[in-house]
Amino acid sequence: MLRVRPIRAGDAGLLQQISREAGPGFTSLPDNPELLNTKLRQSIDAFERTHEPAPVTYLFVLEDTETGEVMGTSGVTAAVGLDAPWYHYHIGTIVHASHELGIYNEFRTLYLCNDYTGSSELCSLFLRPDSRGSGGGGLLSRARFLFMAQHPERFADRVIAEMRGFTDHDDSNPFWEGLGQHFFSMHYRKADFLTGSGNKVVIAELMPRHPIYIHLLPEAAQAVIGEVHPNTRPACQLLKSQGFRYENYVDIFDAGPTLAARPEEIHAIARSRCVEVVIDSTPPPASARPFLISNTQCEHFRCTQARVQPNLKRVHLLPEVAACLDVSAGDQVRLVSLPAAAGS
Ligand SMILES: CC(C)(COP(=O)(O)OP(=O)(O)OC[C@H]1O[C@@H](n2cnc3c(N)ncnc32)[C@H](O)[C@@H]1OP(=O)(O)O)[C@@H](O)C(=O)NCCC(=O)NCCSC(=O)CCC(=O)O
Ligand SMILES: NC(=[NH2+])NCCC[C@H](N)C(=O)O
Repeated sequence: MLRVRPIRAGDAGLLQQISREAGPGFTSLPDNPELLNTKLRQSIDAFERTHEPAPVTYLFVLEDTETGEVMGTSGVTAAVGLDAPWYHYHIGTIVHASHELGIYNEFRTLYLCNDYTGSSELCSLFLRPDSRGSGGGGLLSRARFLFMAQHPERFADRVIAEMRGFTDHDDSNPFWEGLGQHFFSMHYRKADFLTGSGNKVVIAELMPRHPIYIHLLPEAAQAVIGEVHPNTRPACQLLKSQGFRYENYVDIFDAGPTLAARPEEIHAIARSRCVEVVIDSTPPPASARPFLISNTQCEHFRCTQARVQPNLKRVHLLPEVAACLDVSAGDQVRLVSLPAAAGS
Protein backbone atom coordinates (compact mmCIF):
# COMPACT_ATOMS: atom_id res chain seq x y z
CA MET A 1 0.00 0.00 0.00
CA LEU A 2 1.00 3.62 -0.47
CA ARG A 3 1.22 5.77 2.62
CA VAL A 4 2.48 9.21 3.61
CA ARG A 5 4.63 9.53 6.73
CA PRO A 6 7.01 12.16 8.20
CA ILE A 7 10.48 12.23 6.65
CA ARG A 8 13.29 10.48 8.57
CA ALA A 9 17.09 10.56 8.53
CA GLY A 10 17.18 7.54 6.20
CA ASP A 11 15.33 9.50 3.47
CA ALA A 12 18.28 11.87 2.79
CA GLY A 13 19.05 10.08 -0.51
CA LEU A 14 15.49 10.63 -1.78
CA LEU A 15 15.64 14.37 -1.01
CA GLN A 16 18.86 14.69 -2.98
CA GLN A 17 17.52 12.72 -5.91
CA ILE A 18 14.37 14.87 -6.00
CA SER A 19 16.23 18.17 -5.81
CA ARG A 20 18.27 17.09 -8.85
CA GLU A 21 15.26 15.82 -10.81
CA ALA A 22 13.01 18.80 -10.04
CA GLY A 23 15.25 21.46 -11.63
CA PRO A 24 15.01 25.24 -11.34
CA GLY A 25 11.94 26.89 -9.83
CA PHE A 26 11.54 24.15 -7.22
CA THR A 27 12.96 26.62 -4.77
CA SER A 28 12.25 24.85 -1.50
CA LEU A 29 14.53 21.87 -2.27
CA PRO A 30 17.76 23.34 -3.71
CA ASP A 31 20.36 20.91 -5.09
CA ASN A 32 22.80 21.23 -2.18
CA PRO A 33 23.37 18.23 0.14
CA GLU A 34 24.21 20.37 3.17
CA LEU A 35 21.08 22.52 2.88
CA LEU A 36 18.91 19.47 2.28
CA ASN A 37 20.30 17.76 5.38
CA THR A 38 19.55 20.87 7.42
CA LYS A 39 15.96 20.84 6.11
CA LEU A 40 15.63 17.17 6.98
CA ARG A 41 16.95 17.66 10.53
CA GLN A 42 14.72 20.72 11.05
CA SER A 43 11.69 18.74 9.92
CA ILE A 44 12.40 15.88 12.34
CA ASP A 45 12.76 18.49 15.06
CA ALA A 46 9.51 20.25 14.07
CA PHE A 47 7.43 17.06 14.40
CA GLU A 48 8.96 16.37 17.81
CA ARG A 49 9.15 19.78 19.41
CA THR A 50 7.18 22.60 17.77
CA HIS A 51 3.67 23.33 18.95
CA GLU A 52 2.80 26.73 17.43
CA PRO A 53 2.89 28.47 14.01
CA ALA A 54 6.69 28.92 13.85
CA PRO A 55 9.02 29.22 10.84
CA VAL A 56 9.53 25.42 10.65
CA THR A 57 8.81 23.04 7.75
CA TYR A 58 7.16 19.64 8.19
CA LEU A 59 8.31 17.32 5.39
CA PHE A 60 6.47 14.13 4.42
CA VAL A 61 7.36 11.26 2.06
CA LEU A 62 5.30 8.78 0.04
CA GLU A 63 6.26 5.20 0.82
CA ASP A 64 5.30 1.80 -0.62
CA THR A 65 4.75 -0.31 2.50
CA GLU A 66 5.54 -3.56 0.65
CA THR A 67 8.93 -2.56 -0.73
CA GLY A 68 9.85 0.28 1.65
CA GLU A 69 10.60 2.39 -1.46
CA VAL A 70 10.06 6.15 -1.07
CA MET A 71 9.08 8.03 -4.21
CA GLY A 72 7.93 11.55 -3.40
CA THR A 73 7.80 14.44 -0.95
CA SER A 74 5.45 17.15 0.25
CA GLY A 75 5.79 19.78 2.93
CA VAL A 76 4.16 22.55 4.88
CA THR A 77 5.89 25.46 6.57
CA ALA A 78 3.92 26.40 9.66
CA ALA A 79 4.43 30.16 9.29
CA VAL A 80 6.37 32.21 6.72
CA GLY A 81 7.81 35.71 6.99
CA LEU A 82 8.26 35.72 10.77
CA ASP A 83 12.06 35.59 10.70
CA ALA A 84 12.64 37.47 7.42
CA PRO A 85 10.28 39.44 5.14
CA TRP A 86 8.15 37.35 2.77
CA TYR A 87 7.63 39.13 -0.55
CA HIS A 88 5.07 38.97 -3.33
CA TYR A 89 3.96 41.21 -6.14
CA HIS A 90 0.28 42.03 -5.89
CA ILE A 91 -1.35 42.78 -9.22
CA GLY A 92 -3.30 46.00 -8.80
CA THR A 93 -4.96 48.57 -11.02
CA ILE A 94 -4.09 52.24 -11.49
CA VAL A 95 -6.44 54.50 -13.46
CA HIS A 96 -5.10 57.54 -15.30
CA ALA A 97 -7.98 59.63 -16.59
CA SER A 98 -8.54 63.14 -17.82
CA HIS A 99 -12.13 64.22 -18.12
CA GLU A 100 -11.01 67.33 -19.97
CA LEU A 101 -9.15 65.42 -22.68
CA GLY A 102 -11.62 62.52 -22.71
CA ILE A 103 -8.89 60.03 -21.87
CA TYR A 104 -9.38 57.08 -19.54
CA ASN A 105 -6.74 54.37 -19.09
CA GLU A 106 -6.60 51.46 -16.66
CA PHE A 107 -3.16 50.00 -16.07
CA ARG A 108 -2.28 46.77 -14.33
CA THR A 109 0.59 47.21 -11.91
CA LEU A 110 2.83 45.09 -9.70
CA TYR A 111 3.14 46.18 -6.06
CA LEU A 112 5.87 44.75 -3.86
CA CYS A 113 4.22 43.66 -0.59
CA ASN A 114 4.41 41.39 2.44
CA ASP A 115 0.66 40.65 2.54
CA TYR A 116 1.00 36.89 3.24
CA THR A 117 3.22 37.38 6.31
CA GLY A 118 2.46 34.78 8.97
CA SER A 119 0.65 32.36 6.62
CA SER A 120 1.31 28.61 6.53
CA GLU A 121 2.86 27.59 3.22
CA LEU A 122 2.43 24.31 1.36
CA CYS A 123 5.64 23.39 -0.47
CA SER A 124 7.94 20.73 -1.87
CA LEU A 125 5.30 18.59 -3.60
CA PHE A 126 7.17 16.21 -5.90
CA LEU A 127 6.53 12.69 -7.13
CA ARG A 128 9.27 10.83 -9.03
CA PRO A 129 8.30 10.87 -12.73
CA ASP A 130 7.79 7.07 -13.13
CA SER A 131 5.26 7.07 -10.24
CA ARG A 132 3.02 9.85 -11.59
CA GLY A 133 -0.54 9.51 -12.80
CA SER A 134 -1.56 6.77 -10.33
CA GLY A 135 -2.94 8.73 -7.36
CA GLY A 136 0.28 9.06 -5.34
CA GLY A 137 0.53 12.79 -6.06
CA GLY A 138 -2.98 13.38 -4.70
CA LEU A 139 -2.18 11.40 -1.55
CA LEU A 140 1.03 13.40 -0.98
CA SER A 141 -0.77 16.70 -1.49
CA ARG A 142 -3.91 15.99 0.56
CA ALA A 143 -2.29 14.06 3.44
CA ARG A 144 -0.99 17.42 4.70
CA PHE A 145 -4.55 18.61 5.25
CA LEU A 146 -5.41 15.74 7.59
CA PHE A 147 -2.22 16.49 9.54
CA MET A 148 -3.22 20.17 9.74
CA ALA A 149 -6.78 19.28 10.75
CA GLN A 150 -5.42 17.10 13.54
CA HIS A 151 -2.85 19.64 14.78
CA PRO A 152 -4.46 23.04 14.09
CA GLU A 153 -2.57 24.83 16.88
CA ARG A 154 0.65 24.42 14.87
CA PHE A 155 -0.67 26.28 11.79
CA ALA A 156 -1.81 29.76 10.79
CA ASP A 157 -5.30 30.94 9.87
CA ARG A 158 -4.31 31.30 6.22
CA VAL A 159 -2.64 28.72 3.98
CA ILE A 160 -0.79 29.62 0.80
CA ALA A 161 1.06 27.72 -1.93
CA GLU A 162 3.54 29.31 -4.32
CA MET A 163 3.22 27.53 -7.61
CA ARG A 164 6.35 27.13 -9.66
CA GLY A 165 6.38 29.66 -12.51
CA PHE A 166 6.80 29.06 -16.22
CA THR A 167 10.28 28.25 -17.56
CA ASP A 168 11.48 27.96 -21.17
CA HIS A 169 13.24 24.87 -22.51
CA ASP A 170 16.62 26.42 -21.58
CA ASP A 171 15.46 26.87 -17.95
CA SER A 172 15.13 30.64 -18.33
CA ASN A 173 12.07 32.53 -17.15
CA PRO A 174 10.74 35.35 -19.37
CA PHE A 175 9.53 37.41 -16.38
CA TRP A 176 12.97 37.23 -14.80
CA GLU A 177 14.58 38.17 -18.15
CA GLY A 178 12.25 41.15 -18.46
CA LEU A 179 12.50 42.45 -14.89
CA GLY A 180 14.77 40.82 -12.26
CA GLN A 181 17.64 40.34 -14.68
CA HIS A 182 18.01 44.15 -15.01
CA PHE A 183 18.74 44.44 -11.32
CA PHE A 184 21.06 41.43 -10.92
CA SER A 185 22.69 40.47 -14.24
CA MET A 186 22.40 36.87 -13.13
CA HIS A 187 20.74 33.82 -14.77
CA TYR A 188 17.37 32.79 -13.36
CA ARG A 189 18.81 29.42 -12.34
CA LYS A 190 21.38 31.12 -10.07
CA ALA A 191 18.89 33.61 -8.56
CA ASP A 192 16.52 30.72 -7.91
CA PHE A 193 19.26 28.73 -6.19
CA LEU A 194 20.21 31.71 -4.01
CA THR A 195 16.55 32.13 -3.05
CA GLY A 196 16.27 28.50 -2.01
CA SER A 197 19.50 28.73 -0.02
CA GLY A 198 17.99 31.36 2.23
CA ASN A 199 19.14 34.49 0.36
CA LYS A 200 15.70 35.54 -0.80
CA VAL A 201 15.72 38.66 1.34
CA VAL A 202 19.05 39.86 -0.04
CA ILE A 203 17.69 39.50 -3.54
CA ALA A 204 14.34 41.02 -2.70
CA GLU A 205 16.02 44.08 -1.23
CA LEU A 206 17.62 44.73 -4.60
CA MET A 207 14.34 44.43 -6.50
CA PRO A 208 12.44 47.58 -7.54
CA ARG A 209 10.08 48.69 -4.78
CA HIS A 210 7.95 51.15 -6.69
CA PRO A 211 4.87 49.96 -8.55
CA ILE A 212 5.72 48.55 -11.98
CA TYR A 213 3.42 49.17 -14.92
CA ILE A 214 2.93 45.75 -16.46
CA HIS A 215 2.40 47.06 -19.99
CA LEU A 216 5.94 48.52 -19.98
CA LEU A 217 7.46 45.05 -19.53
CA PRO A 218 8.46 42.99 -22.59
CA GLU A 219 5.50 41.04 -23.97
CA ALA A 220 7.13 37.70 -23.18
CA ALA A 221 7.39 38.77 -19.51
CA GLN A 222 3.77 39.97 -19.42
CA ALA A 223 2.57 36.70 -20.92
CA VAL A 224 3.85 34.52 -18.05
CA ILE A 225 2.52 36.58 -15.12
CA GLY A 226 0.39 34.16 -13.09
CA GLU A 227 1.35 31.20 -15.35
CA VAL A 228 2.47 27.89 -13.82
CA HIS A 229 5.19 25.54 -15.01
CA PRO A 230 3.57 22.79 -17.16
CA ASN A 231 4.76 20.10 -14.69
CA THR A 232 3.03 21.98 -11.88
CA ARG A 233 -0.48 21.99 -13.41
CA PRO A 234 -1.52 18.80 -11.58
CA ALA A 235 -0.27 20.30 -8.25
CA CYS A 236 -2.33 23.42 -8.98
CA GLN A 237 -5.41 21.39 -9.89
CA LEU A 238 -5.13 19.38 -6.65
CA LEU A 239 -5.19 22.59 -4.58
CA LYS A 240 -7.95 24.29 -6.59
CA SER A 241 -10.15 21.23 -6.15
CA GLN A 242 -9.63 21.62 -2.38
CA GLY A 243 -10.89 25.23 -2.40
CA PHE A 244 -7.67 27.22 -3.01
CA ARG A 245 -7.86 30.30 -5.23
CA TYR A 246 -5.57 32.77 -6.95
CA GLU A 247 -5.83 36.22 -5.31
CA ASN A 248 -3.61 38.13 -7.79
CA TYR A 249 -0.34 37.59 -5.92
CA VAL A 250 2.68 36.35 -7.86
CA ASP A 251 6.27 35.41 -7.13
CA ILE A 252 8.68 38.35 -7.44
CA PHE A 253 11.22 36.36 -9.49
CA ASP A 254 9.29 34.12 -11.87
CA ALA A 255 5.72 35.53 -11.53
CA GLY A 256 4.31 32.07 -10.68
CA PRO A 257 0.87 32.39 -9.01
CA THR A 258 0.30 32.02 -5.27
CA LEU A 259 -2.88 30.18 -4.26
CA ALA A 260 -4.52 30.78 -0.89
CA ALA A 261 -7.33 29.52 1.36
CA ARG A 262 -8.45 29.72 4.98
CA PRO A 263 -8.15 26.34 6.76
CA GLU A 264 -11.93 26.18 7.15
CA GLU A 265 -12.31 26.53 3.35
CA ILE A 266 -10.01 23.58 2.59
CA HIS A 267 -12.31 20.62 1.91
CA ALA A 268 -10.13 17.90 3.45
CA ILE A 269 -9.77 19.97 6.64
CA ALA A 270 -13.34 21.23 6.92
CA ARG A 271 -15.06 17.92 6.09
CA SER A 272 -12.75 15.49 7.90
CA ARG A 273 -13.84 13.81 11.14
CA CYS A 274 -12.57 11.28 13.66
CA VAL A 275 -14.03 7.79 14.17
CA GLU A 276 -13.07 4.67 16.09
CA VAL A 277 -11.28 1.79 14.38
CA VAL A 278 -12.77 -1.71 14.14
CA ILE A 279 -10.43 -4.23 12.53
CA ASP A 280 -12.32 -6.54 10.21
CA SER A 281 -11.03 -8.99 7.57
CA THR A 282 -14.34 -8.94 5.65
CA PRO A 283 -13.74 -7.13 2.32
CA PRO A 284 -15.57 -3.76 2.19
CA PRO A 285 -18.98 -3.81 0.46
CA ALA A 286 -19.21 -2.82 -3.21
CA SER A 287 -20.83 0.46 -2.10
CA ALA A 288 -17.71 1.46 -0.08
CA ARG A 289 -16.20 4.75 -1.33
CA PRO A 290 -12.60 5.98 -1.43
CA PHE A 291 -11.51 7.84 1.69
CA LEU A 292 -8.35 9.63 2.77
CA ILE A 293 -7.55 8.18 6.23
CA SER A 294 -4.86 9.13 8.76
CA ASN A 295 -3.98 8.22 12.31
CA THR A 296 -4.09 11.00 14.90
CA GLN A 297 -0.36 11.00 15.75
CA CYS A 298 2.24 13.68 15.14
CA GLU A 299 5.77 12.27 14.68
CA HIS A 300 4.20 8.86 13.93
CA PHE A 301 1.63 10.36 11.52
CA ARG A 302 0.51 7.97 8.78
CA CYS A 303 -1.99 8.61 5.96
CA THR A 304 -3.35 6.40 3.20
CA GLN A 305 -6.36 5.95 0.89
CA ALA A 306 -8.78 3.04 1.05
CA ARG A 307 -12.37 2.11 0.21
CA VAL A 308 -14.38 2.08 3.46
CA GLN A 309 -17.91 2.68 4.69
CA PRO A 310 -17.70 4.61 7.97
CA ASN A 311 -20.75 5.35 10.10
CA LEU A 312 -20.97 8.30 12.49
CA LYS A 313 -18.81 6.65 15.16
CA ARG A 314 -16.81 3.79 13.64
CA VAL A 315 -15.00 2.55 10.57
CA HIS A 316 -14.12 -1.03 9.67
CA LEU A 317 -10.55 -1.33 8.39
CA LEU A 318 -8.92 -4.35 6.78
CA PRO A 319 -5.93 -5.55 8.84
CA GLU A 320 -3.49 -4.38 6.12
CA VAL A 321 -5.02 -0.88 6.13
CA ALA A 322 -4.79 -0.74 9.94
CA ALA A 323 -1.15 -1.89 9.74
CA CYS A 324 -0.40 0.74 7.10
CA LEU A 325 -1.79 3.41 9.46
CA ASP A 326 -0.15 1.87 12.57
CA VAL A 327 -3.50 1.75 14.38
CA SER A 328 -5.16 -0.89 16.57
CA ALA A 329 -8.81 -1.65 17.35
CA GLY A 330 -10.31 1.15 19.46
CA ASP A 331 -7.90 3.85 18.17
CA GLN A 332 -9.22 6.96 16.46
CA VAL A 333 -8.56 7.71 12.79
CA ARG A 334 -9.35 10.90 10.88
CA LEU A 335 -11.03 10.48 7.51
CA VAL A 336 -12.60 12.38 4.65
CA SER A 337 -14.18 11.10 1.45
CA LEU A 338 -12.29 11.50 -1.80
CA PRO A 339 -13.49 12.18 -5.33
CA ALA A 340 -14.39 8.74 -6.83
CA ALA A 341 -11.44 8.80 -9.30
CA ALA A 342 -8.84 9.53 -6.62
CA GLY A 343 -8.95 6.51 -4.37
CA SER A 344 -8.91 3.46 -6.63
C1 LIG B 1 2.45 17.51 -8.54
C2 LIG B 1 2.59 16.01 -8.68
C3 LIG B 1 3.14 15.42 -7.38
C4 LIG B 1 1.18 15.40 -8.93
O1 LIG B 1 1.29 14.02 -9.14
P1 LIG B 1 0.65 13.33 -10.44
O2 LIG B 1 1.28 13.95 -11.65
O3 LIG B 1 0.75 11.85 -10.29
O4 LIG B 1 -0.85 13.80 -10.32
P2 LIG B 1 -2.16 13.17 -10.94
O5 LIG B 1 -2.73 12.30 -9.88
O6 LIG B 1 -1.87 12.58 -12.29
O7 LIG B 1 -3.05 14.46 -11.16
C5 LIG B 1 -3.48 15.25 -10.10
C6 LIG B 1 -4.64 16.09 -10.60
O8 LIG B 1 -4.19 16.98 -11.63
C7 LIG B 1 -4.97 16.78 -12.81
N1 LIG B 1 -4.09 17.03 -13.96
C8 LIG B 1 -3.16 16.20 -14.46
N2 LIG B 1 -2.52 16.78 -15.50
C9 LIG B 1 -3.04 18.03 -15.62
C10 LIG B 1 -2.79 19.14 -16.49
N3 LIG B 1 -1.87 19.07 -17.42
N4 LIG B 1 -3.51 20.26 -16.31
C11 LIG B 1 -4.46 20.34 -15.32
N5 LIG B 1 -4.74 19.32 -14.47
C12 LIG B 1 -4.04 18.19 -14.61
C13 LIG B 1 -5.46 15.37 -12.70
O9 LIG B 1 -6.65 15.18 -13.46
C14 LIG B 1 -5.76 15.28 -11.22
O10 LIG B 1 -6.93 16.00 -10.91
P3 LIG B 1 -8.15 15.37 -10.07
O11 LIG B 1 -7.54 14.85 -8.78
O12 LIG B 1 -9.05 16.56 -9.87
O13 LIG B 1 -8.69 14.29 -10.94
C15 LIG B 1 3.54 15.67 -9.88
O14 LIG B 1 2.91 16.06 -11.09
C16 LIG B 1 4.89 16.30 -9.79
O15 LIG B 1 5.80 15.80 -9.09
N6 LIG B 1 5.11 17.40 -10.55
C17 LIG B 1 6.43 18.02 -10.71
C18 LIG B 1 6.86 18.82 -9.51
C19 LIG B 1 6.10 20.11 -9.30
O16 LIG B 1 6.04 20.92 -10.24
N7 LIG B 1 5.57 20.22 -8.11
C20 LIG B 1 4.84 21.37 -7.69
C21 LIG B 1 5.73 22.48 -7.26
S1 LIG B 1 4.74 23.78 -6.50
C22 LIG B 1 4.67 23.29 -4.88
O17 LIG B 1 5.33 22.40 -4.45
C23 LIG B 1 3.69 24.01 -4.00
C24 LIG B 1 2.37 23.35 -4.01
C25 LIG B 1 2.20 22.20 -3.03
O18 LIG B 1 3.10 21.94 -2.23
O19 LIG B 1 1.11 21.62 -3.05
N1 LIG C 1 7.46 30.88 -7.93
C1 LIG C 1 8.26 30.04 -7.37
N2 LIG C 1 9.27 29.53 -8.03
N3 LIG C 1 8.02 29.76 -6.16
C2 LIG C 1 8.56 28.64 -5.54
C3 LIG C 1 7.69 27.51 -6.07
C4 LIG C 1 8.16 26.18 -5.81
C5 LIG C 1 7.42 25.38 -4.81
N4 LIG C 1 6.47 26.10 -4.03
C6 LIG C 1 8.44 24.76 -3.90
O1 LIG C 1 8.12 24.27 -2.88
O2 LIG C 1 9.61 24.68 -4.21
